[in-house]
Amino acid sequence: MTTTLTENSTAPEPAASTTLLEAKGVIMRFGGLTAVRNVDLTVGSGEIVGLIGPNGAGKTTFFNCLTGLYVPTEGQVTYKGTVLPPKPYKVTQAGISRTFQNIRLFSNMTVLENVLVGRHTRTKEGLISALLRGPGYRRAEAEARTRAMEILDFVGLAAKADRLSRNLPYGEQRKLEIARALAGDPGVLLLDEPTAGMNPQETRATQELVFAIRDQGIAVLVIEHDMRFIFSLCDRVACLVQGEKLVEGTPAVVQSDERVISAYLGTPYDGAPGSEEVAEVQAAEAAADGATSEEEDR
Ligand SMILES: Nc1ncnc2c1ncn2[C@@H]1O[C@H](COP(=O)(O)OP(=O)(O)OP(=O)(O)O)[C@@H](O)[C@H]1O
Repeated sequence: MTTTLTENSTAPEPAASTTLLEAKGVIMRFGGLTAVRNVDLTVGSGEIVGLIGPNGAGKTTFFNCLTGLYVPTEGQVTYKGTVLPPKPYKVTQAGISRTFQNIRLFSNMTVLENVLVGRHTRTKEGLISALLRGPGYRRAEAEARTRAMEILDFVGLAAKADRLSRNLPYGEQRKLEIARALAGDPGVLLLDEPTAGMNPQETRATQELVFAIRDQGIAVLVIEHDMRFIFSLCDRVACLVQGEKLVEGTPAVVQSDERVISAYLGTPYDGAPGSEEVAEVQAAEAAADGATSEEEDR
């Protein structure tokens, strides 16, 4: 990482954090399935917030509610106090960018072109201007390229700007996804499992990159299964289980919470989300077993 992000960058935020992204009472239902249950979460300036939870806990669904991909069944998401529109590109324009769990690069485009695609939400020139290729368009295009190269330099991919993205090693493809998200000049960056499939060195490099992004004044919300990564990276961590926010606090608080440990080890505890349903199923199974053995006795 050799340069800083100049355009949108400010000095690292002072200790007092102001709320940027706020989710209130978010509920997401798919037919009969409630994937996210009444979740509140905030991300403040200068913060790195982690979102953890076992497989199927509702983390990605919640991300999708924050980024306009899903319209929450109930609840509200605001950025800097304004309700976010239910359209992903408008959410990006508002200042929230994201990466996806699975790599979504344009594999036949170069590294630079991929970042330029992420830049289009910040380009004001319209279709007519693009077709005419007038001076305004050419100036905007030159500015976009300069900015994209700055971002590639920041993530350490400037030397590979002209390579096809599909020819990058896996770890660098993930970095490129982050670069593309940064090209929207976000105030909050959402990362969905950024270290999935990475080796320990790549994971450490990703951690350094996230710290550097935070130091540029961009708040981060990150989903991750790698607990070592999350607990050494985040200022605050929230744990979802079966769509409900079970615990939220500092890494020290969350990692020692026995409900979180149980959720990961699969050991139920009194009052666990879904425990009533489990008890109902067990009672029904026990009743069915009883009926079968009575029939066999006869
Ligand atoms: N579009 C959809 N339609 C129906 N059900 C869905 C949809 N998307 C997610 N779900 C369900 O919602 C629940 C939460 O899924 P989600 O992918 O958000 O969990 P997750 O915590 O991100 O899991 P993982 O860690 O495995 O990625 C799951 O039961 C899933 O099957």
